[in-house]
Amino acid sequence: MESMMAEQHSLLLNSARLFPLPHGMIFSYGTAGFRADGSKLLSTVFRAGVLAALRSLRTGSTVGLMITASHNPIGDNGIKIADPDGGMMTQDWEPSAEALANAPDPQSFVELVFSFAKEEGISLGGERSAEILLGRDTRPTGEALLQAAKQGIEAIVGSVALDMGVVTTPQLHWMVRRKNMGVRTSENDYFMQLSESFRCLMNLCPKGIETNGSIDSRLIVDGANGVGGDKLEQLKKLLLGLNIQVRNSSKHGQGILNEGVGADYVQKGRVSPCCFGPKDIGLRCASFDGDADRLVYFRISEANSNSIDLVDGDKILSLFALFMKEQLQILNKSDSQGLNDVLISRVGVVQTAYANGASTDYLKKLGLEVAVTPTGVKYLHKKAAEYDIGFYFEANGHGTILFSEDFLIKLQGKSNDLAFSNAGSESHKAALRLLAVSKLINQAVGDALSGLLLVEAVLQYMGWSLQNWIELYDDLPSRQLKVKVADRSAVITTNAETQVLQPYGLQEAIDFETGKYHRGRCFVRPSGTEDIIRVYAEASSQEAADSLARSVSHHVDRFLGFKTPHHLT
Ligand SMILES: CC(=O)N[C@H]1[C@@H](OP(=O)(O)O)O[C@H](CO)[C@@H](O)[C@@H]1O
Ligand SMILES: [Mg+2]
Repeated sequence: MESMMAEQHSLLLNSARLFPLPHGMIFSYGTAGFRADGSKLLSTVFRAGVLAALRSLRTGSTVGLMITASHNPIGDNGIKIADPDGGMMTQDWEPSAEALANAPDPQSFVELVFSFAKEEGISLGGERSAEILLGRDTRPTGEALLQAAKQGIEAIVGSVALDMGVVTTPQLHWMVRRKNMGVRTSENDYFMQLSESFRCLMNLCPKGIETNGSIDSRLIVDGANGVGGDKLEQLKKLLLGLNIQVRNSSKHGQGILNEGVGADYVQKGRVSPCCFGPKDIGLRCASFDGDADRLVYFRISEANSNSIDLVDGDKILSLFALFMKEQLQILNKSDSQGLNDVLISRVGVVQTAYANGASTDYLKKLGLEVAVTPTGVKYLHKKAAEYDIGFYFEANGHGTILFSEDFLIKLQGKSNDLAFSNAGSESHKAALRLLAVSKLINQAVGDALSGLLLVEAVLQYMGWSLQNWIELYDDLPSRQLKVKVADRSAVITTNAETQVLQPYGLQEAIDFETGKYHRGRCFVRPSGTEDIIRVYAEASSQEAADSLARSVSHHVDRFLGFKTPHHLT
C-alpha cells in the first residue's frame, strides 16, 4: 500500500514538473470553468485533468473534460469538467479546482492533491479506476491542451482518458451522461437519437399543416466558423423535411472562429454575421456559437441588411413553453366519458436577469412559474432540475428542457395505456410528442443542434412562419455594454446579480439613472468569462435603453475605472 502511494506521489510530482505555472497569472473557475489565453493554460489544463480523475474516483462514474472557450476569440481557450449526470461539475468543488490551478509549484500542488483526496475520502494509488471522456473544439491550441489534460489524468494511477475528438460541448456532456446510463455514446448514436426523435415529431404534426406552402423549409445556419457547422452538415444528411444551408462552418476554412460571426456576436450586437446579406432578406436564419451550445434565430431586416430582427433565447424558451403547455393540456383533456387520468406535473421556467422583461411577462401570462438565478448554466440547470418539466434559457441562446425521471416514467406509462385504449387519439399523440421532445432535447446541457431541431419541429407543428414567432411578444428595447475596469472583482452583487453591494454608492447611482426612464431596468455585474464589467439596460425605447446603459457605464467607470481614459464598447 505504501509503495503504491509512493509511486502515485512521484508520478504526480514528475508530471506536474512538466507543466509549470505561468508567471503572474491567477486562474479562477468562472461562469463556465477556466478561461484564458490558450498559450497560458497548459498547467491549468494538466491540473484540471488531475482533478477530473479525482472527480471520477470520488463519484465512481465517468466524468468529462471539455477544452473550449465557447464564443471567446480564437486565441483564448478554456477547460470545464462535466459531472456524471452530464451537467457542470458540482459547485462545491470549484474552490478546490481554483486552489489546485493556482498552487505555486509542483510540490505544493501534489500536497494539495493528497490532502484534498483525503478530505473527500478518495483512495489514491490505483485501487479504483477512473474514466474521463475528453473533447475539444476547433481552436488551434486545443490539441496541445488535450495532451496536457491526458497527462493530468494519467498522473492519477488507474485513470483512463478516452479522446472523443473534436466535438461540440453539448455532445461531450451528452456522451458523459449516456455513458453513466450504460447506453451507447458514440457520435453516431447522438446523430441517430436526434434525427429519429425529430422525425417522430414531424410525423406527429397535424395533417394539412405539413404541406402548408406558407412555411419556408429553407433555413440558413451560421456555424460561427466553429465545430457546430461541421456537425450540422453531418446531421442534416439524416433529416427529412428541412432544407438546411450551413455557412461559416470551420470545414469551409475561410473565416476565423467567432470573428464577426456566431450567436454571441449576433445577439449582443444585433447585427447579421459575416456571409449573410441582402440576398437573405426575409429568410429564416440561425446562429450557433463557437462550441455550439448556444442558438439564436434572426432575420435580415428589410430596411438595412446589416441589422436584424433577433429571436433570442427568451423567445426560443417561450416557443418551447407554449408548445409543451399545449401538449400537456391536450394530454390531460378528459375523453367523452371523463376517463382520462390527469398527469400531474410541476412545470417551471428559469431565467437570468438578462431575460427580456417582455418574455418574463409573456411566460407568466402563460401561467408558468418563473424563477430567476445568477448568470451561468450551472445555476439555471440546478434550479430547472427541481421541476417535472423545467425549462431554462439564457437570453444569449443557451438553454434546454429538463424532465424528471419520475415524470418520464409516468408519461411513458400513460402513453402505453393510451396506445392500448385510445391509439391515435389526440391525447396519445400529445404523449408521444412529449416523449419525443425528451429524447430530442439534450438533457445534459443546452445544445444548439438539438434546440434547432426542436424549434423547426414546433414551427412546423404550429404552422408558423418566422414572422408568427417574432410576433409572440414585442421585446423591450435593451442594450448591453462592457466596461474595462482596473479590478472587476471589486463589484459584489446580490439578488440574482440585480443589485450592487460594493462599491458602496454605485447602486444608488444606478437607481437614480434608472428612475429617469419609463420601464427602465438596469444592472451591472462582473463577467465570469471576460475581464470586464457588463452593463445591461432596458427601457421603453431603444434610445432610452442606449442612454441608460451609457450613463450607468460612465458611473461604473467613475467608480472603478482606470485613471487613464475609459474603454466602453
Ligand atoms: C451576458 C452573457 O451572455 N453572459 C454569458 C457569459 O458569462 P459572463 O459571466 O457574463 O461572461 O458566458 C457564459 C458562458 O458561456 C454564459 O453562461 C453567460 O450567459
Ligand atoms: Mg458556448
